[in-house]
Amino acid sequence: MSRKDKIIDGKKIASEIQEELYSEIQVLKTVSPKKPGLAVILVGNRKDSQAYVRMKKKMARKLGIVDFEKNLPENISQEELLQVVTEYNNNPEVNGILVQLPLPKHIDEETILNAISPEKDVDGFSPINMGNLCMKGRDPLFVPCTPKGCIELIKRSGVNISGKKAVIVGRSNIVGLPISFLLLHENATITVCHSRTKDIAKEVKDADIVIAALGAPEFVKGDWIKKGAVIIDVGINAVPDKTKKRGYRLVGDVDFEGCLKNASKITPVPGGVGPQTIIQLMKSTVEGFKRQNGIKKLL
Ligand SMILES: Nc1nc(=O)c2c([nH]1)NC[C@@H]1CN(c3ccc(C(=O)N[C@@H](CCC(=O)O)C(=O)O)cc3)C=[N+]21
Repeated sequence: MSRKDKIIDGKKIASEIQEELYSEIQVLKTVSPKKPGLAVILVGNRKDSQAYVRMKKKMARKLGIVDFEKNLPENISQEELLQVVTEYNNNPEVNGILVQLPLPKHIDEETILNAISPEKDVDGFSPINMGNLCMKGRDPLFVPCTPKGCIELIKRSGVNISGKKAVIVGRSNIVGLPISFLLLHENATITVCHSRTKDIAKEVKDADIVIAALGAPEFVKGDWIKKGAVIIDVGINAVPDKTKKRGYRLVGDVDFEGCLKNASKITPVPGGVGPQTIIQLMKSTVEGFKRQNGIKKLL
């Protein structure tokens, strides 16, 4: 198989989904005078968080989703932040609420995520949605965007998940854990590796599907990859590079060139999973809009 056939074009898949969503929004305009609304809450001045929020805003605008943005100072109190969440919970023009993570250390993340109304929790991080995601046969109102995007990339690349052995490296609440459950519900056999796993290489060597989501640059090595395996790289790590304008380049959690050799499919970084995170958020916002306005499936 040629190099090009192996590389999953995440940008292209995201723009296909964008087209589909755009058409759906046009149809929605014919049945409702209201527009879907997304509120993004950003606390502090982290450059990366600001960049992500900018991308979300830009995509919302392109699709005709109204964006409500709150930029709050680093030193805001937990009470004040809760107040902002409550305001959006009660605002009928807001169909989705996203609190950009990570939050400053003096704020308890769990308390904040708990305060978001599950009906508007487009990230799917509130305990009710997480709980329903983990249990069999229960449909959560929202599924976390990045894990949802990974499943979409796998399916749209023509890969069958049922019966496959999936090895997930990383067990974070925002990626590793939810994606493990999504793959399980798709009838994969899952193995979740983490910092206490005895021999991660050995586990990965058995995998038909590898999900790398641990946050360590080029951690997964080429000689761990079984012939024909499908690799989804969720990592985004900045490594210093003087030849680049920004002074760094982005690499994933996978040694891309090394792993490409045995893989049948692999996502690049950038241009793989990243764009899914944004587009799935838009999709979830529109789902919330429909549910909150009693609009049934139209397409
Ligand atoms: N509550 C919450 N929800 C999130 O969804 C959330 C968050 N907090 N905190 C931070 C992470 C990270 N994240 C990304 C979004 C877009 C790209 C993306 O579009 N990346 C492009 C471009 C990367 C670039 O060139 O800078 C790519 O990989 O091709 C990546 C990562 C959302 N996050």
